[in-house]
Amino acid sequence: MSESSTPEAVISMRAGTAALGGRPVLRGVDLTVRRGEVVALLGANGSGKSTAVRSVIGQVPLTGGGVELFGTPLRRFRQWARVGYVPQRTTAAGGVPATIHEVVSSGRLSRTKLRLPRGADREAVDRAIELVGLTDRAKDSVDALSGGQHQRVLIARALAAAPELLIMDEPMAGVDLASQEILAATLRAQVAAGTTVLLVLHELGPLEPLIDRAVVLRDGCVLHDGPPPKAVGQHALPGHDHVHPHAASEPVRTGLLS
Ligand SMILES: Nc1ncnc2c1ncn2[C@@H]1O[C@H](COP(=O)(O)OP(=O)(O)OP(=O)(O)O)[C@@H](O)[C@H]1O
Repeated sequence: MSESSTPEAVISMRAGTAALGGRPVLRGVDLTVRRGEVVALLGANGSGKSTAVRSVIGQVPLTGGGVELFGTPLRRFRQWARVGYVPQRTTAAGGVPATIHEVVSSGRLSRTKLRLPRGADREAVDRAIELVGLTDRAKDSVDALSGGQHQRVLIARALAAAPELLIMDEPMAGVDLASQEILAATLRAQVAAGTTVLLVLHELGPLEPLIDRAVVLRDGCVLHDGPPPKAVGQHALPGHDHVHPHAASEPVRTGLLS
């Protein structure tokens, strides 16, 4: 591909360094995601995957290097409606009783700002709920949902603003098989519509066919940046020592409710 036809970078981290609790966690990470790409960020537990995506959205400050979103340095970036973020293992409930519809509607606030919601906003919320297959549960409290359904609500909340860039941290973790299939279908639809996606994953799993490129971290450094490790999965990569939270002998813990 010639230089001029290369799509622009939606995420660009250059030589990113970050520390948590006084310990270096990112040690010079280069991470580029171009428009329309689906990139998986892989690596063992503690390799820095979550920290890298949290640095991309400004939740963890970099101590060195820099990040640009849509070509704008992060400190000047204000167009957050263009970015949807689904954090790792969290709950949509937050102790406040809320319906699925209310939680998903909150994801639209970055678009509506201080004005009243319009028909288009309501339609976007209904569409996002429908995409994740929860239309018939829309008026139910999120407290009554399974972990997988919770995750679907969080993804619908991120999709309600119709983001151009979707960042998801381990979207399949603790998600039951039925929900995994719905999430994979939802993601396929987003990718087909041209959404740029950065996914933190501990294995490629059912999302493998969607992934254009894999960036593998080890100990805060990029170990691999290129084609996803096809078929063999991440387990065949050097340095793989990821501990699986859901070994077959253990009950599946959602992690979203605790
Ligand atoms: N708040 C914190 N304070 C101190 N150290 C932290 C904090 N959060 C994470 N760390 C450490 O930073 C390192 C990187 O963590 P990070 O969550 O980015 O890794 P990860 O690759 O996403 O791991 P996992 O697959 O377990 O989610 C780990 O060693 C972790 O223990």
